[in-house]
Amino acid sequence: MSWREELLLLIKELTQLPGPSGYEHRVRDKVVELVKPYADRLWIDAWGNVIAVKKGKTSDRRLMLAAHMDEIGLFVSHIEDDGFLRAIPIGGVLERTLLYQRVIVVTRTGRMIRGVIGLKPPHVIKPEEAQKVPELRELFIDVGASSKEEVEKLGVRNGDIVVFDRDVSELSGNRITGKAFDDRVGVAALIKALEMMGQPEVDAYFVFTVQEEVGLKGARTSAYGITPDVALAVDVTIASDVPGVAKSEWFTRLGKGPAIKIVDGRNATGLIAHPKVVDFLVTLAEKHKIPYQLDVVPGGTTDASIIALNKDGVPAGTISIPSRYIHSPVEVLDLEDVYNASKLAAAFASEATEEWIKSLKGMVIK
Ligand SMILES: CC(C)C[C@H](N)C(=O)Nc1ccc([N+](=O)[O-])cc1
Repeated sequence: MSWREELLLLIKELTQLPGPSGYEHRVRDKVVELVKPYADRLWIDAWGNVIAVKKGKTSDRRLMLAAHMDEIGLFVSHIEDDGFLRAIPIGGVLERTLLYQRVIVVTRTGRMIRGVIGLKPPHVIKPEEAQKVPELRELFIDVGASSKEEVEKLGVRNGDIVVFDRDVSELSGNRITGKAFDDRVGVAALIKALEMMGQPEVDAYFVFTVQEEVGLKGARTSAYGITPDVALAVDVTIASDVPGVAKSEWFTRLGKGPAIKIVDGRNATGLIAHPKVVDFLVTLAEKHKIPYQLDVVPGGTTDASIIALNKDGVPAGTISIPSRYIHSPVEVLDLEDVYNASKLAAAFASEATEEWIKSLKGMVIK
């Protein structure tokens, strides 16, 4: 199989698994199965993060590479007498992406119930109201049932999770569209990096984190446990190369290579990537002839920003995969960017030496 076929298959496999924050277990099982042959040590911590270690030539320093397994979604919060479900968000759900979508409700026993997100008909609302994006509290999930009893017979109860019902489709060239690319494509890139790399210089901890979408939580606890000396997150970033956006605001573009993060978050409140980590990634990309772009984005952040704050501080950076329409059921990206992100992550994990990592540390003055 070509790299493209293999990667597409992996992304299809990973994105079809429902796994909103806190309920990543289906993704976790798949990740464990896939990384087991390549890891020297492998465990799942109390929070559900998967940690796969590739032993280095020396074990004096630790690298951490993180990609999150969770996706955004909904929790069923109420079942109406007439069988409609109400829901609350898991993570940054954009209300404008929800209306008229097909969804899957996953019951506690694992039964998958199909539904659609509805709203009262436009004919019974005022014209001004029809212009507005409906709030989640106005929307409901229609699973085709006519009563609360019928819904309960399907096994649905409050607290069940809901995700978009969406396959991966191929678009023109290397472009694909689907749901949960944020961040199953980061997970796919790290799995591929593990497959392609040899023995690293220092111990490399590949961490598949939980609950990123609700506050970077799995990255926080796993970094505390690992105490990395340097860290990298692999996540999506905003590709805004679409009509209506000024070119000065095209933060990244599809097909121009993975993006090496300089800064993210509103007013740089997310991550200011460590300049030496940025320089190292740029050097590696140039050495291995991997196309790259620089990521300077005024919003969003990744696991790297919380890992950077672990204990007395960790030099951190991010390899970003440009993606359009993030947090929607029709995210779009370029497969070649994902493949090149895995090559860059593999180069980082194998070539970071003990000396280079030591050079990132502070110094004793007296
Ligand atoms: C475009 C972003 C970098 C994508 C990222 N996966 C994301 O959604 N990050 C994010 C960061 C922080 C929170 N939070 O604090 O709730 C949610 C999502």
